[in-house]
Amino acid sequence: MKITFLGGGNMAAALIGGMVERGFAAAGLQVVDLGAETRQRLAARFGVRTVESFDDAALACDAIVLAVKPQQMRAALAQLAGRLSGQLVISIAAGLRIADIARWLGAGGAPYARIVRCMPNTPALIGAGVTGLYADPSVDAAGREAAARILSAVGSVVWGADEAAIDGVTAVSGSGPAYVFHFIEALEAAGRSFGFDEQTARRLALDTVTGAARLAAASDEPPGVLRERVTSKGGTTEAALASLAAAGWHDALVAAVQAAAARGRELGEQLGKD
Ligand SMILES: NC(=O)C1=CN([C@@H]2O[C@H](COP(=O)(O)OP(=O)(O)OC[C@H]3O[C@@H](n4cnc5c(N)ncnc54)[C@H](O)[C@@H]3O)[C@@H](O)[C@H]2O)C=CC1
Ligand SMILES: O=C(O)[C@@H]1CCC=N1
Repeated sequence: MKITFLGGGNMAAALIGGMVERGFAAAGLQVVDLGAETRQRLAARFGVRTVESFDDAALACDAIVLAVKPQQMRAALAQLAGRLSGQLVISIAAGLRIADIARWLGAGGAPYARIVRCMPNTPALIGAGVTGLYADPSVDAAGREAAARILSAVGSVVWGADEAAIDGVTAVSGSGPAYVFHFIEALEAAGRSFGFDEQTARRLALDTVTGAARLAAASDEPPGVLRERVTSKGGTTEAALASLAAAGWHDALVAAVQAAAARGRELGEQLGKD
C-alpha cells in the first residue's frame, strides 16, 4: 500500500515510526510538509520520500493521511481540492468533521467521498497505540479494511458506531497519554519529596505505571478489583485513596475528559463554518 502523509509532525512521525518498525516499506511512504527541517528529519530517520507540497508522485498513492493541525487543515487541503482520484482519505485531526473535509476536498460543488475519520495516539510509535475509526458510508469494505490495516500496524483499533464517537475517543485515548504522563510526573514529584534522586523517583513511578497497566491488561478482573487487592483495611493505600477522594480526583478526571470532548466538538463547529 502506498501512503502519503499531509503533515509530518508529532503524530505522523509516531505513525510512520510504528509502521516502518512493523514492516511497512519506507519506499511506499511519503510525507508532504512545509517545514524543511521536518522533511530532513523524517527522511533521515525513516528513509521516506518528503516533499514540500503535493506533486504527482505524492498524489500517486492508495491513501492520504491528513495529519496537520485542525486549524491548518483547510489551508493545507486547498492544494488537493479537485485533484484526488479515488484515494482513501484518512483524517487524524481532532474535531474536524467528515462533511467539512469532504467539502474542502471537493470540486465543482461536489464533496469528495472515501473519507475515514480516526483518532490514534502517540504510543503508536512503539506499536502500542489505540485508534478509534469511523468511516463515511461512502467508504466501501475494502477502504475500511485498508484504514484498519494501516492503524492496526501501530496498535489496536476500535470502530465507532457514529462520527460523534470519535470525539469521545479523542478525549479518552487520543489525549489520554498526556493524562498518564501527567500522572507519572506527579508520582515522580511525590517520590522526589522523599529524597529520591530524579532517576530513582522516575524509575519508581514509571515501573509502577507500566507494571500496573500490564497487570490490568493481563487480568480477567476489572481494575476496581485489582485496586481493592492493593488496599488493605486500615492500611497505607486506603489513606492515599481517601485523600484522592477528598480532593475529588475521580470526578476531576472525568470532567477533564469531558472538557476534551467538548473542545473537539467546538473545534469541529468553529472550523467547519468556513
Ligand atoms: N499529537 C497527538 O498526540 C495527536 C494528534 N492528533 C492530530 O494529529 C494532527 C497533527 O498533530 P501533531 O502531529 O501533534 O501536530 P504537529 O504540529 O506536530 O504537526 C503538524 C505538521 O503539519 C505541517 N503543516 C502545517 N500546514 C501544512 C501545509 N499546509 N502543508 C504541509 N504541511 C503542513 C507542519 O509543518 C507540521 O510539521 C492534529 O490534527 C491532531 O489533532 C491525533 C492524535 C494524537
Ligand atoms: O491535543 C490535541 O488536540 C490532539 C488531539 C489528541 C491529542 N492531541
